[in-house]
Order: sequence, then C-alpha cells, then structure tokens
Amino acid sequence: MESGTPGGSGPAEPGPRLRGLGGALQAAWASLLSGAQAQAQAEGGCCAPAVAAVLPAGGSGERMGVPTPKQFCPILERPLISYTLQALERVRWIKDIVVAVTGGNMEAMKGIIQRYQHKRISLVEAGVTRHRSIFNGLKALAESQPNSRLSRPEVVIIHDAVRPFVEEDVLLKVVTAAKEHGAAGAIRPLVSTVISPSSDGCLDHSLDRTKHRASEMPQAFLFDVIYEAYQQCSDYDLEFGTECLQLALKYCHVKAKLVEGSPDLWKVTYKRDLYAAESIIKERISQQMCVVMDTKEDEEHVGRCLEEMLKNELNHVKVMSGRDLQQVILEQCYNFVCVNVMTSDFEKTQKLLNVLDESNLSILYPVVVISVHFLDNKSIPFGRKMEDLMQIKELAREVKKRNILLCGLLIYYPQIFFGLL
Ligand SMILES: Nc1ccn([C@@H]2O[C@H](COP(=O)(O)OP(=O)(O)OP(=O)(O)O)[C@@H](O)[C@H]2O)c(=O)n1
Ligand SMILES: O=C(CO)[C@H](O)[C@H](O)COP(=O)(O)O
Repeated sequence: MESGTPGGSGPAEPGPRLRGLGGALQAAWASLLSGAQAQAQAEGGCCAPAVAAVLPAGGSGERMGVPTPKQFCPILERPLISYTLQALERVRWIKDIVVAVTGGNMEAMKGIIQRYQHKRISLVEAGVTRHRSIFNGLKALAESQPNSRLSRPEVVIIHDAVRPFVEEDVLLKVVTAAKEHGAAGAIRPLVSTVISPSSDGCLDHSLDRTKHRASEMPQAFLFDVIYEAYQQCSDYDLEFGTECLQLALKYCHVKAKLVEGSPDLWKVTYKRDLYAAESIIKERISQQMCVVMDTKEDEEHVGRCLEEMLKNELNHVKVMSGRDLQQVILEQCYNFVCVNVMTSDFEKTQKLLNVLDESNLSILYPVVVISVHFLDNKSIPFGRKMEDLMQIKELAREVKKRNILLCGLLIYYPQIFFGLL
C-alpha cells in the first residue's frame, strides 16, 4: 500500500456546508459523536468516531469511449478524481481516504495528489472489477501494516471516484444511518422506467417506476459488516456484482437504510457527463463573490450598495474591509472585487494578491480579482492617474502565472456621482 501526502487540509471547495443542516440531522450527528466518544473514552482513546472512505478508481471507463480512464479526464484542466478527493477531504471527520488505482496509474495518481495537495489519502492497487477494488481498499483498512498510517474504522464510506459532487450533508446522513442500521446508501428516483426483456428481444414486463429507485453513491457501512460480507462473498459476486448494499444483505442479513440523495450524485459515465460536470463546477465557483473595501467607512457605504446590486445576480456576496483579509481564505471564494475608493495605488490589491498566493487557493480553481479604482476628477488629473493604473497590466501578467486572473477598472467620477452612489 502506498501513502499520499499526510497532514492538514488543502484548499476547500465552495458549496453547502454542515452548518446548513437541519436540527434533526445535527442531533443525529451529536448522538453519533457521543456514542463513539463513550467507546473511545472506555478504551482510553480520543473522542471522534472513526470514519474512513474507500474510493474505487481502478476502472477503464469503456462507456466514455476515450483512451484516458474517465477518473483522470480533465475538467477545467484538473483531473476528475481530484474534485472527488477534494469533496471528501474537506469533510474533516473522515479520517482516511483509501483510493484504489491500477498499478499502471499509480505514479499518475501520486502526481495528482502532490500537485493538488490532497491530504489523508492512501493508495492501494485496484482489482479487475469494482468489487475487487473495493475489497482491496477494505483490506488495507482492516489489516494495518507496520508502516501504514491506516487503522480499522468503525464506519466506512464507499464512494465512486467518478461522482465528484458529493456533499457533506449526504455523507453525514449515510454514516449516521449506517451506524444505526449497519448499512445505508443514497438513492434517487428513476429517470426512465425499467423494463425486463424476454430472450426474443420483446417486452416481458415493466417495473412500476414509483416503487423502484436508482441506487447511487455514497454508501456507508459498519466496517465489520461490509468486511465480513466481502470476505464471505463468492467469486461470482466479486466478478459480476454491482451493489455493495446487496452483499451486506446477502451475507450479513443487514437491511440497508435508503437515504434520498441530491440530483448531483450522478456518476460520470459518458463523454457528455464531462461537459455537464464542467458546467456545474463553473456555476458553483462563479456564484460566490467577495468584495474587499479599503476602509470600514467605505465598507458601510460603497460596499453595501455594491452588495445589494450583486445579490440580484449571485448566490453569495460577502463584503469585508481590507483589515479582515486573512478571513478571506476561510470564505472559500474564488472571485474578488477589491475596491479602492480614494487611491490609485495598488496597495490593497497587492495585499489581497499576497494573501491569495499564500492560501494556495488558485491551485484548484482560477481566482478572479477585479481591482476597482474610484477617482475624483477634480483632485486628480486623468492622464497621470491612467498612467499609474497601467501598472496593473504588469501585475496581471505576473499573477496569471499563478492562475490568478487580475483586471483593473477605473471609475472616474465627478463629486456629485459619488454622492449618488
Ligand atoms: N476494476 C474496477 C472497475 C471500476 N472501478 C471504479 O468503480 C467506479 C464505478 O464504476 P464504473 O462507472 O463502471 O467505471 P468504469 O468501470 O471505469 O466504467 P465502464 O463501466 O464504462 O468501463 C469508478 O470510479 C471506477 O474507476 C474500480 O475501481 N475498479
Ligand atoms: O451503481 C452503483 C450503485 O450500486 C455503483 O455506484 C456503481 O457505480 C456500479 O458500478 P458499475 O457501473 O460498474 O456497475
């Protein structure tokens, strides 16, 4: 087994967070925590339930019809699997993430982990079928090797590497349900009716669509349940099976709890799914904007006006003063408007660019910064200030190398205009 870079958490992704969860779910989580806490205390250990994830990523993506396995296909120049890893690693209560990849892709996978600074990842060799890949991941968690940082978890999440839009709330729901029922999985309503053809290619019968569901991922299991099921299951199951919940039922008599998932849980399968995934990612990163003002006073006036206007177009708009720049990183935002009301220099913008650089935010997505300068035409000769502001071109060239797209906007106004703003 191979280990990825250990340590803290990398840059996070925008999207719904745990704080948005309903009271019932929070209560469920609290009970999940307290149960594990009691056990951990009894054992003299620390206080969180041990949750790990196994990601099968050893397929060849035949249905995609391209030479590169789909998990390594680029979306906005970043491999698909990196988005899925990011979605899981931002969930801090998942302790370990075990990824199953083929021997031939092991080095490429290590390169992805290093380049995008993924954390808490361990690599195992994939098997010839998805079930065999998952089994290899489970074995790595069950039988900790002398040099391994892995330990046997209480609950294990299984999630396909090609489902990048998994959110913390659904992970929490399946983990909580698995803790209670032994197994749980996300489901979706069927899009099309399922029919059963007879051997002559004619309709035998059709299923009542309202009574059936599509099984999606993530799924979660008490580790002992799913490991036992995989140890007992037949070669036929390992070769042709597609449903982990079924293994838990067949071999451990555990009836999985089914949890309603979001439409975004779908599996990237065909080429068109790559385009759909790209659109979703673009939509997500363009819907948050952070407006950075140079003084608290401006934050109150210009900033609030801007916020009101932008809110008509965007989901999340946050206004902050330059003094709170470090906070910017926690906002997980990739679009910035840096407003300089009284100056034409780039001190504030430069400070923001420095903070962004240090944060490594632009490793994962391009960061857009618009440096806005309001200038009063009475006090400053236009030509001279234009010249000063042209320096931004140089700065833009420099930061573009680091995936930060900077542009400048000069608003040259008469006093009366500012009064109206
Ligand atoms: N031997 C295999 C086969 C599949 N998978 C993984 O299982 C997940 C879901 O499988 P699927 O969508 O069927 O992927 P592929 O087998 O790659 O696709 P296809 O069926 O089109 O060949 C993917 O993350 C895939 O990489 C795996 O780890 N090991
Ligand atoms: O559908 C599923 C739910 O159980 C699994 O997520 C899995 O994707 C099935 O893999 P395959 O497409 O190889 O059958």
